[in-house]
Amino acid sequence: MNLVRAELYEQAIHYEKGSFITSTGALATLSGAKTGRAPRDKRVVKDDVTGKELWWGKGSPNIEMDEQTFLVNRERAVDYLNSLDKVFVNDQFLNWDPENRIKVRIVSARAYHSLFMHNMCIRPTPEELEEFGTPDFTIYNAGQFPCNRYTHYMTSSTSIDLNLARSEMVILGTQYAGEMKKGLFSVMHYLMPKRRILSLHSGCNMGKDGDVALFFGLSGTGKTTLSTDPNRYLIGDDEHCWTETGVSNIEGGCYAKCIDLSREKEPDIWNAIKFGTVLENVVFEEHTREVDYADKSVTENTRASYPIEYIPNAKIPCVGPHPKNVILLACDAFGVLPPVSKLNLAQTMYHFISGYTALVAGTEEGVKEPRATFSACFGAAFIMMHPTKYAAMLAEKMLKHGATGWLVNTGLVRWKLWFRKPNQVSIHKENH
Ligand SMILES: Nc1ncnc2c1ncn2[C@@H]1O[C@H](COP(=O)(O)OP(=O)(O)O)[C@@H](O)[C@H]1O
Ligand SMILES: C=C(OP(=O)(O)O)C(=O)O
Repeated sequence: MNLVRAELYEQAIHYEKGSFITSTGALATLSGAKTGRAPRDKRVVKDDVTGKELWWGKGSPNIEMDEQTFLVNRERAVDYLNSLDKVFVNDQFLNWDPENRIKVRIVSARAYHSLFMHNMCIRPTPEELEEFGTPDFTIYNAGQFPCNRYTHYMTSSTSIDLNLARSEMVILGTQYAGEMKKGLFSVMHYLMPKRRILSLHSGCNMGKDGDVALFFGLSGTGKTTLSTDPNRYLIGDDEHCWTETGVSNIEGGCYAKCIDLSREKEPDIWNAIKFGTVLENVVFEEHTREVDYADKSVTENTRASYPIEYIPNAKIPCVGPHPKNVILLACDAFGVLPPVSKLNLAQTMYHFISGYTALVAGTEEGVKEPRATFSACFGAAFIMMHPTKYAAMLAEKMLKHGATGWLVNTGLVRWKLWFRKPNQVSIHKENH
């Protein structure tokens, strides 16, 4: 339970094929067949309460399952975990706002998953661990074991099942670690708005004068890169809450895309890849153990997960005052949007709700090339309620605190690269 990094390294290297220490001390791991999220395999239990509270039907990310099927998958996962010689248990926290902290327990079969969540969630002190008690939410990650695809509601051997009434999530048939962190984010997208707190799929940083900026963006479109700015304090790279008093990071770590990572362009992320960092699905030279960040042979979605304090100018505790700027990162693969636009509130809401951007290759299963998409709230895969619920709260907060909206096109730089290849020009035509 809550093993330290060194022990998790030893367990991973000893028992998990494809685990190695890189030249800078990071733990390189392989996530197996799945190297990105599988949104079509995510299920949410629809019951009397969630049937009314959540967004269902066309456009919604919530695909229903019933309680009985959840229990079938849960039993399968728990039986699998019980059949192993050992499992890993992490008891940790979500949310740096002490009044809205959530206790989570992650039960998993792989040291890689335990180290990943150790990095991504907030790490308790020994005293906090002593007094941890019953968790508010539990994940049973049996990702190496498939679900039975002939079970009702299943369409493949992968299933990520969320049961809000039981406060539990079950993972079968995928070892991609991002499912755990994004699964918990979906939970926060449910729990926080019920407390009138706005949950945000955004990075967040703060200038020397205390000016806070939010960076909304779909997965892989620049939240981590742009919030990790050497000239500003990093509050968090991906998931935040906006309350009556200001912003708080939900997580205790960052999850950076590292395809084509370079020391020159992203020095802080480069330097964070050291002992304790999980490097997923990267390729390295066998003898020097130097990572080749340009190598996409396992996936384009190579990732680094590190504790937030590995970034030198992280602001700890990860909280800040009300945001002054709300930046919507649209990764426009097709050259439609200008580089930077200042938005009024109505325009901000329009872009927030329609969420025009691109699904970046590799972040979701089956996405091999950048694909134009409309992703409500710049994270449609993770919202639980109708987008207008989040949008109305955002509008209210921006108005109250005088925040300015911006639309920044992070696809522009890549767009030039993408369009060099003739086969990708045809995607452009298909999508128009
Ligand atoms: N204009 C740009 N802005 C931000 N990132 C860019 C840009 N052009 C290329 N990139 C690359 O895009 C990726 C963005 O990934 P990341 O910041 O981890 O996304 P997110 O945190 O939103 O999931 C990185 O690999 C970064 O180097
Ligand atoms: C980890 C993911 O997203 P992000 O890059 O936004 O953290 C993901 O979508 O699997």
